[in-house]
Parts: sequence; structure tokens; C-alpha cells
Amino acid sequence: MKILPYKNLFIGITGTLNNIFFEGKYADKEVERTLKSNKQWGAKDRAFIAETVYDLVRWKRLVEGAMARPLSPDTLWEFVGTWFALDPEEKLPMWEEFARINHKEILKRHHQSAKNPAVAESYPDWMFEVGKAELGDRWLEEAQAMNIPAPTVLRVNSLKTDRKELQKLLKQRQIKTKVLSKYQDALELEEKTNIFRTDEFQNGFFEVQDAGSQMIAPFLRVEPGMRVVDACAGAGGKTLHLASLMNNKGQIIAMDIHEWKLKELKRRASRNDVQNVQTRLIEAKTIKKMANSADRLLIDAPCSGFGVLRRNPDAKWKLDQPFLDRIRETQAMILNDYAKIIKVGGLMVYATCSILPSENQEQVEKFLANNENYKLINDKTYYPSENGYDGFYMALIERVS
Ligand SMILES: C[S@@+](CC[C@H](N)C(=O)[O-])C[C@H]1O[C@@H](n2cnc3c(N)ncnc32)[C@H](O)[C@@H]1O
Repeated sequence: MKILPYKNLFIGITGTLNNIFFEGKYADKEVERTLKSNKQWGAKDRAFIAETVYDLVRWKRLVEGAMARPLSPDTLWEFVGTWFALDPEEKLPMWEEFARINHKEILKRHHQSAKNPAVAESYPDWMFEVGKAELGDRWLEEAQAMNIPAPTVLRVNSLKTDRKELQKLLKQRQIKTKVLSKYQDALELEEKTNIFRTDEFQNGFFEVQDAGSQMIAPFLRVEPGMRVVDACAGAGGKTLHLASLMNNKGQIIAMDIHEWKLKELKRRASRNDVQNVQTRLIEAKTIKKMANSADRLLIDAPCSGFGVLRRNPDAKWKLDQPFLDRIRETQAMILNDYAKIIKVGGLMVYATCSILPSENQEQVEKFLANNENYKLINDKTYYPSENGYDGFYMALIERVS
């Protein structure tokens, strides 16, 4: 991205990066906070800040390689300067903060450090090794695909409008979209814009939801009138989709262990005109009490996020091996315990936003080995390198007895 040589923008960038890397804040929330507290900036300034921050979060390790030292609160300006110095087309402003940036040295160090593919693709060693061990030859392609910024995809709320109509309404606001024909209700934005400000969003005509994620609810084969449990509903991205597919008929019980997420879900449901959802906080005996009660069950399990790093690049630096080990145990526990919620003859989907077999096929295989009364109907992994969207896994399982 072309440098905008205004110091206040660079102060915004370094401040935001400081909060993400050294104060434990999430990149999306921090960028939003910085932009909200600087209303004087125009659209180009905002795009420059957001894009530069995301690029630097994504490419942290590559830039550190070119700096030949780790990022610290004291090296933030050098970090930003080095990033731009790597691009021969860019000219750094002549500010004292960049006085020590030496283009030739940076390029020399970069050529050397990027011989290590984990540096070249900007992943921590442990994560690169896990990817290689689990995905073999496929990993490098996926690692590269997850470095490409995510497009914005909308899911049209079929309870309120349809794709053609929404596309027309957005066009009237100069917001161009393209139809993703392989996905029933998806529209992709042609350019980044603050879509949340539109009346169409406020009126619940659409939700922002990655195209890969839009494949999960239809995989569960829900029908109007069914009793459906969404066991890890979070703030309800997929609950809302299920409600649209059921045409608001039947019942969806949306559950989570965090009450604040369910509150957000209710707010979104009301904006979407979704009327068949009831929320339920998971407590000690909740799951046991619900045994044999549902026609369909969605387990959108907590996971490493190893398929959505293009959307959440900060997870590269926040995840660690102990978390991955713990989350696999949680997934196994959830699958085993929650599967009892469906009736005999009922179906469930186990899904994650990870492409690691250890969180996906291997979990399902273990579950089926311990539970002979369930059978796998089919499963599918969506790889970021193949579809250009987020990576997901989903398995459709039937309770046969
Ligand atoms: C992948 S997220 C769900 C995303 C959500 N389904 C959506 O489409 O927006 C996983 C969710 O599982 C929840 N969770 C974690 N542990 C859980 C447990 N033991 N039982 C149920 N939900 C759990 C998390 O709070 C999180 O909201």
C-alpha cells in the first residue's frame, strides 16, 4: 500500500501495534478503537491505517527477520519502517524515527532470513512444524493462502430479502458486490467499505459471514418444524443461518458456556427478525437433561482457528502448543457428551474452523470408535488454498440406535 506520509497516521499505527502485541488486545478491536477515536481521518487515511496494521500483524516474523531482532515496544518505529523499506517502490518520510533505516542492509538481511520458510511465510516455528506434521506437502500452500487478506462476504438473510434485491439496494449506495454462485446466499464486496453503517445492515438484511462458514448450516439438513440444538452457538452466526433455512419454523436452542455471547446472539436475532431461537446457558446438568431431545445438533466446536488465520492473523502470535492440546481435549469431551442430545435417527454436524486433522477427522474417528451407535455419513474439509475463503471442516453423523 502506498505510504501516506503523515506523522499522526504513523503514531496511530505504532500505538495500535503496541496494544496488539504488548497489551494482549485483538487486532480487529484495536483497529476499530483507533479509527473511532480519530474521527478527523478520511477514508484513505483509515484504509492506510487498517491495511498497514493488518499487514504488519500478518508479516511480523518476516519483518523481524529483516530487522535481525525481535519486535519490542522500543523497536515499533523500526518495525514499521523496515516493512515499508522492503518494498523498493515505497519512499519513507525523512523523519528522525526512520533515520537509522538502511534499505540495503534490510534487503540483505531479508534475503538471508527468508531462506527459512517459517520466516518467509511469517509463522512461529512451532506452528509451522504442526502444520507440516499434520498436513505434509499441503501445508506450504495453506500457509501461503492464509497470508492473503480475507475478502468481506455477506450472507443474505432470506427471512427479509433475497440476493438480487440486496445487491440492488447496495448498488444504490455505490457498494458493488458479486454473487458467489457456489454459495446459496453469499455476496462478496468488491471493495472494502464500512458495511455496518448501511440501513440494510441495521435492518437485518444481511450478516457478514465468510463463504466457507456459510457451508456449515446447510450441511446439517435442517427442515422447518424441527427441533434443533446449536450447542456451541457463540454470538450466533450459524444459529441465524439455521433459522433462515428453517424459515423461522420449529425450534432452535442456542447454547454456550458464555452468557455475554448469548446476549449478543439475542440482539442479532432480533435485528434479523429470527423468532424461533431460544438461548440456554450451559451449566452443570444442562447437557444430561437434554438427552434424546433433538432432531438435529450442530457442534461448532471451539478450536485453534488454524483455518481462519487470514481473518485473525494475530492468532499466529497468540496461540501456543498447550492451548492446542487443551482444545483437542475439550473437543473430544464435547463430541462424546453432547452427541447424546440427538434422538435415534437424528443427525449432527461436528465442525471446526481448523484444517488440522487432529481437530477434525481424528476426533471424529475416535468418537465413532467409542460410540458404535453413530455412523459417519460424510465429511468435508474446505481448504483456504482451494476456495479462497476461510478453512473449515464439517462431518455429518447419524445416530443409528
Ligand atoms: C467456533 S465458536 C462458535 C461460533 C458460532 N457458532 C458462530 O457461528 O458464530 C465456539 C464456541 O464454543 C463455545 N464453547 C467453548 N467451550 C464450550 C463447551 N464446553 N460447551 C459449549 N460451548 C463451548 C465458545 O464460547 C464459542 O462461542
